[in-house]
Amino acid sequence: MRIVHIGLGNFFRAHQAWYTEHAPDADRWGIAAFGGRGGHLAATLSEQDCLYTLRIAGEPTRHEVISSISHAHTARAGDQWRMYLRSPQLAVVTLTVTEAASALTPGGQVDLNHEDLRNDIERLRAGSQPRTVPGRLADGLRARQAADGRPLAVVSCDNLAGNGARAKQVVTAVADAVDPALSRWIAANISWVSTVVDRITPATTADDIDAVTTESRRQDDVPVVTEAFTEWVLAGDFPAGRPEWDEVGAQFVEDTTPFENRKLWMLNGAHSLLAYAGGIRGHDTVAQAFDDPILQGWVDQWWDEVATHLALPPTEMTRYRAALRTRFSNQHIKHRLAQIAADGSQKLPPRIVPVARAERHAGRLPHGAARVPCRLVMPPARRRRAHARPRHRPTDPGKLRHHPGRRTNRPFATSTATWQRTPT
Ligand SMILES: NC(=O)c1ccc[n+]([C@@H]2O[C@H](COP(=O)([O-])OP(=O)(O)OC[C@H]3O[C@@H](n4cnc5c(N)ncnc54)[C@H](O)[C@@H]3O)[C@@H](O)[C@H]2O)c1
Ligand SMILES: O=P(O)(O)OC[C@@H](O)[C@@H](O)[C@H](O)[C@H](O)CO
Repeated sequence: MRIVHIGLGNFFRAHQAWYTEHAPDADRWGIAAFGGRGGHLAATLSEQDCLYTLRIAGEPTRHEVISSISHAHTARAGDQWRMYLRSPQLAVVTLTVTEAASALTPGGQVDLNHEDLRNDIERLRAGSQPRTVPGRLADGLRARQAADGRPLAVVSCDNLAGNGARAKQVVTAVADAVDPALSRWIAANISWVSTVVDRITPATTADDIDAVTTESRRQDDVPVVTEAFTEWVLAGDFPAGRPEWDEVGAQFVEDTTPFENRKLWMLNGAHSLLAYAGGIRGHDTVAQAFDDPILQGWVDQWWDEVATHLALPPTEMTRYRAALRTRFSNQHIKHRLAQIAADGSQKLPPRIVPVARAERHAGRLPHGAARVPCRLVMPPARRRRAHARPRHRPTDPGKLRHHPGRRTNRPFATSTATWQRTPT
């Protein structure tokens, strides 16, 4: 029983890798993680035996070393990818590849005329290495089909409504264009699990790396900063099993829709509002923007609007809003507004449009929703500043120490190193 992941990034390392780490049967599982489209993180993580620090920032701030990833690969490691997919032990494929990588139109349709997908279909027909995530999934599933592989679950963990169904739609369409027998095999053997995922996890900054080095006395070039709160709601079958994620808080439900709407509209919708309006008002992070009384008022207005379209008991709504206030005010998390604002054309439709439509349907003007894309009127010079990414300063105090003794009973694990504190 094994797991592979596409989209080796910060969120996967704070969320799915954390749940697997803490599952009571963790030693029976190991994750082989692949980049979504790059390779830098896989290389650095491999140099650290795939161990990394999770800095859970709050009061108090805690550090954990996560060891559930056994191997890290770049997006281009097609041979390894197909090798894992052929393995009879493989049970779960997870994805965190951003909204943009789903390769769907903003209306949620598959566009096989999209240049990237069209090229990948040609590559798959010619037996060469595809580049998009749907193409790579179709390639891996074709390898599994050829190996008489067993059923498995594909678990999408992106911030999209119906993320499992969307992944199924696009991968099946690509497979069908390559070989209809492959799409029939996929229909019979692959379970597409939809999920709602939540744990605020910003991009790591040079200051974060320095803080981890100072506080944990361990040098980690690729730590992850996250919050204490975490949520994972899943719907769908796991025909070849899964880790006991439910023992560490994951909820298994029939239908994720109510959880999806609550999270995408309340949390992500408010994040987008703060990202665009906060940029105009000169703020850099969520905590700064949420401390601005005008913006807090706008978020409240948005939440009031959302509340009329969520089938949640008032007490639950009050509890969820109070929790969001605390989470958005966490000064220990530097969640940059520019990061949230990126790819707005992909993010805004699931976060805002359903509520705006419902308000119009009710005969009202969607004032709260209308605030969210306000940055469209922002002067270009400020817009450029708001998009600026932080510079990643390398640090060099000491190196990771490799020692014999790391547990090796994890699937796919070959390393025998233990990560130890750098003596001070
Ligand atoms: N960060 C969070 O707080 C958070 C919380 C919930 C859900 N998510 C979901 O997880 C996704 C990843 O977030 P993250 O914080 O790990 O980001 P990240 O930048 O750390 O990692 C993103 C991963 O996606 C890959 N990727 C990006 N664009 C791609 C594309 N067009 N095609 C293929 N791969 C691509 C990257 O190579 C990388 O492996 C988000 O887009 C979101 O849907 C994030
Ligand atoms: O990750 P993105 O880019 O889809 O969206 C930015 C944030 O809204 C998002 O990452 C939230 O922090 C996250 O969804 C909280 O669970």
